[in-house]
Amino acid sequence: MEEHKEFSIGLPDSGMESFLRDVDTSLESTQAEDKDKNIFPSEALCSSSPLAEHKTRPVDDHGLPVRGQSHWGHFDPYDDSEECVGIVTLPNQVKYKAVKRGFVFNLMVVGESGLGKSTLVDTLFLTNLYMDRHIPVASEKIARTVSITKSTVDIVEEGVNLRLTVIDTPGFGDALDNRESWKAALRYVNQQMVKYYKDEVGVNRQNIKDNRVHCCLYFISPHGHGLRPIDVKFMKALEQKVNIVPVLAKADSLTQKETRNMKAKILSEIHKHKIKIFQVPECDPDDNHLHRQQDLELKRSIPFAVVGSNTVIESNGRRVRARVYPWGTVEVENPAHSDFVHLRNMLICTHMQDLKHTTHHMLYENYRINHLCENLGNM
Ligand SMILES: Nc1nc2c(ncn2[C@@H]2O[C@H](COP(=O)(O)OP(=O)(O)OP(=O)(O)O)[C@@H](O)[C@H]2O)c(=O)[nH]1
Repeated sequence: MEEHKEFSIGLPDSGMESFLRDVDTSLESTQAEDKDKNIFPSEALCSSSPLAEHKTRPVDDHGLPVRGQSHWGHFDPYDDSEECVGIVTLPNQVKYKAVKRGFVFNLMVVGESGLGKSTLVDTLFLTNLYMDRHIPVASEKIARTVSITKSTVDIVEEGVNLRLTVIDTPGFGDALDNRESWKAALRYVNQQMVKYYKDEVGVNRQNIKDNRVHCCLYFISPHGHGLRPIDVKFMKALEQKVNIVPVLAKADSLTQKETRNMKAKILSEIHKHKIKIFQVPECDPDDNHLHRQQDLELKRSIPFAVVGSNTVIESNGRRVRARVYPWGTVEVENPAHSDFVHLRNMLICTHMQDLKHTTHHMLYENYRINHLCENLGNM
């Protein structure tokens, strides 16, 4: 089942802009693409070119041109008084191309029914992706097999466009016998690698659509004692194929001490079973203290103990997402209440490009090499 919604919303603080810090888009490949469409960089910029602006630029009281904001950051290539080559504009050129092209992110969510997957996705991206879903009754669940559903939404924030596809696995862990539950997800992830490979070796390599799964949020029940056999089985089966990010679901149903213990237990079992989860890359040694501190906090939060909610309440004059109980209020974005903010920062603001980079340069590369070796063996 595939669904595509298009709506633009403003995400006031999900920090889409900070993609651009880690933009991993090769300028050359984009230029080749534009050439195909008969658009060259200078033409692409023509309507708003600094050169065009220079020619018709209004003058000030002294007859000197009034200088507006340059496209190329603080360096203006058309300013004769600047004494540099202009290398400083390179990041801006990459940024311009990347923004023009838009971004794609494919997120898979896996976990048994009712663990808050849809609520968390809607909370993360401020969308309503699951409006029309069918909630099965208990008798339907018992007989259910795992299926794959795909929903796509275009999110626009300050001119930056993200095409988000959420791949859900309804039925996972719901049946009486769940030993094969992981197979549908593995099959889907593999199919996307195969498709990308075929497109890449095909004649027309322009505009290859990237449907590969860039991240899999794996939801762990807060009601168990660490990982269950189905959790271990799933993560072991997919660890070489996709970036797995484990999350402890519905963390508000545990006390702070229980959450700490549960997270420690999950981590120790992940180590015991040698499960490979997504590794947040190390900071650069010359990164500032604040950045290193944030990075450390993010790493310490794994597995993320999350709370999701679509209810917005007023708290100390601010509008916040929260779950309201007779005994108090759990604020989703309050780091003292849950790791939601760390998860969102990692997924969107700081490491989305790393997730995509690992998918392409490690997981897909492994698939490609294995595929080539198998074919060599058959020759
Ligand atoms: N206590 C608590 N309840 C939550 C949380 N997130 C979601 N819920 C509630 O749990 C119920 C199920 O949430 P969903 O988001 O539909 O769960 P799901 O995993 O998508 O369920 P399926 O679509 O059946 O796979 C709803 O009543 C939510 O309001 C949470 O963080 N804490």
